[in-house]
Amino acid sequence: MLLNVKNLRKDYQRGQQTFAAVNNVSFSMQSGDFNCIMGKSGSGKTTLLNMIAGLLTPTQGKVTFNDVNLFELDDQQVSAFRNQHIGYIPQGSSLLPNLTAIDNIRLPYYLTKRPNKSSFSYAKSLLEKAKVSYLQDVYPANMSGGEMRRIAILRALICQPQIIIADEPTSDLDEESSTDIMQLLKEINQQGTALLIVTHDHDVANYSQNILKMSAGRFIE
Ligand SMILES: Nc1ncnc2c1ncn2[C@@H]1O[C@H](COP(=O)(O)OP(=O)(O)OP(=O)(O)O)[C@@H](O)[C@H]1O
Repeated sequence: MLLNVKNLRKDYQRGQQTFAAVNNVSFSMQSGDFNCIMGKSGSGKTTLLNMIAGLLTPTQGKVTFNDVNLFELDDQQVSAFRNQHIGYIPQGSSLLPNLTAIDNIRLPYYLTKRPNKSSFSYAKSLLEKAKVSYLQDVYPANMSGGEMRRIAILRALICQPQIIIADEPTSDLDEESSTDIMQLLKEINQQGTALLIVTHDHDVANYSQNILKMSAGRFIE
């Protein structure tokens, strides 16, 4: 099993009350699966995604990738594991403003040691694949919202992860840019990379094989 999420829970404090932002969530994914998570604002989607990506420690439960339990690793090991196996695309703009598109894409490659390999030609081929070679030496300030999202997707791909996890990859984009982004993600999925996407958009969700609906921290039917 590529990803196994078991009885995952995250408690937060609001005033004197403790509440479960994510409450006993379980599901699994195989390589090549494409799942989408939908739900109202505040239903716990980002909290769930951040735990799955190893960015947030759960109050209870387990996340395993290929039988490696993320929360048995120390911080440094989790970062290295995420960098190698998980392509994470956070909400909003996440590019570094002082790096060009190609250097933004290559950045994760340098965060873990990879001797005897060059990322430049692979990053160039990703730009070509996404039909945005013209952005190679452009800084984020001079890109449109849709272009920045495409570069963030390519950055998530540079380490050839088995799964891409994306939090609202099409939010704030017009219909045409959303379609471009989803076409790119669909191609990535067809080449065998699993996708787990949070979205509010039914058109985006329709690209997936399986829609998981979330309400008040739980998956509902
Ligand atoms: N660090 C925190 N401390 C306390 N409460 C939090 C914290 N982070 C999130 N919450 C609360 O947890 C709940 C779930 O938040 P989360 O961001 O996961 O929702 P979401 O479904 O992703 O929402 P949206 O669609 O608006 O992004 C919300 O009620 C939120 O206020």
